[in-house]
Amino acid sequence: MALMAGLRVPARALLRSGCWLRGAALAGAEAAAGLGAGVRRFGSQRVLVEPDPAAGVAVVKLKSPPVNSLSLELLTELVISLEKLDNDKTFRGIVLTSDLCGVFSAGLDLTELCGRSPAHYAEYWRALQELWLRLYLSGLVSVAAVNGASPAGGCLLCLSCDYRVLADSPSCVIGPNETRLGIVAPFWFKDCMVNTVGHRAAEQALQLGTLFPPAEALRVGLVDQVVPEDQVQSTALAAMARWLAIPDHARQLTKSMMRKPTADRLAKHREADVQSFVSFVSRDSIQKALQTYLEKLKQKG
Ligand SMILES: CCCCCCCCCCCCC/C=C/C(=O)SCCNC(=O)CCNC(=O)[C@H](O)C(C)(C)COP(=O)(O)OP(=O)(O)OC[C@H]1O[C@@H](n2cnc3c(N)ncnc32)[C@H](O)[C@@H]1OP(=O)(O)O
Repeated sequence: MALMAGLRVPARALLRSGCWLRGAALAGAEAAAGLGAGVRRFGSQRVLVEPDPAAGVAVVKLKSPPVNSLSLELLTELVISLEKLDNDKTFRGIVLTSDLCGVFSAGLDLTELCGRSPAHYAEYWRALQELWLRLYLSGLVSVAAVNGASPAGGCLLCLSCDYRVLADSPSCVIGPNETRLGIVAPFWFKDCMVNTVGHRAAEQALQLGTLFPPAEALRVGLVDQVVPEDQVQSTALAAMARWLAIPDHARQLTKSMMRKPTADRLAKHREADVQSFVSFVSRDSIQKALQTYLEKLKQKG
């Protein structure tokens, strides 16, 4: 453990945050991508936004060590950043990526799902719904630059984007592993999977809780490109350029036509979905399963 500003922060988290070891390489990649000196970053504690106004693109980086698990705070900050970018006519696209090395997002923060009150579970689930609806229906082009592991809720974030580029590294697994924890993905996550990989592949992956290594993720259609780790962001920006070559109004109407029926299934029944989650996660058996899984993770660490 290292001590920083009175906080106990695991040394590996410090190493990940900002990717110290790869700082120089990343600075080079940023310069190559046009995000060098002079560009003003903004954002919040857990979400870093690197705008490139000339290109109309913002790179949105998750930076919530150690593993970008989707805490209530991270969900809230991400919604606020996305709303800001959505409402700013300067921007036509976002690249969603991680500021940590080796992890895109560990999915839902399990500490938010264990030993809390029903009111807390409800607040948490509403925040997750809000993020999903905003990202899934965003008028911006969204490209996920998946530079690390992306299980469960992390996978959902990626699936909500328009295009996915995954780093070619054995640690960069992606998929819906919920059943392995003894929990169930919500229907809107299932719908996203089906829309992306088709019914049969989604059914298998969801039931088996499959975490796909990069080549398999590409084969099944869960991601659109697999590239060497150091080319993830530049490839995402190149993909962005192709998407931005299309007039916004035509692309946005088409996106809405493709996605609105899926989003509406949740939008029309949000409160029932909250109640279903609260009663599911409050069950003793689910609490035990989540607690056991969390303890195993901690022991491993
Ligand atoms: C009847 C039907 C009704 C249905 C109604 C709907 C019901 C809905 C049910 C709810 C389900 C919703 C869907 C759930 C989605 C999810 O996202 S669940 C979370 C799934 N995530 C995972 O399984 C990932 C777990 N983590 C890992 O595998 C690894 O951490 C990693 C991401 C691959 C990174 O590995 P590594 O770099 O080796 O780091 P670690 O040492 O493992 O971890 C560092 C610390 O981080 C803690 N941590 C890891 N993941 C999480 C997490 N998700 N939440 C909270 N904390 C996490 C880990 O414990 C370590 O902590 P310390 O030891 O204290 O440092």
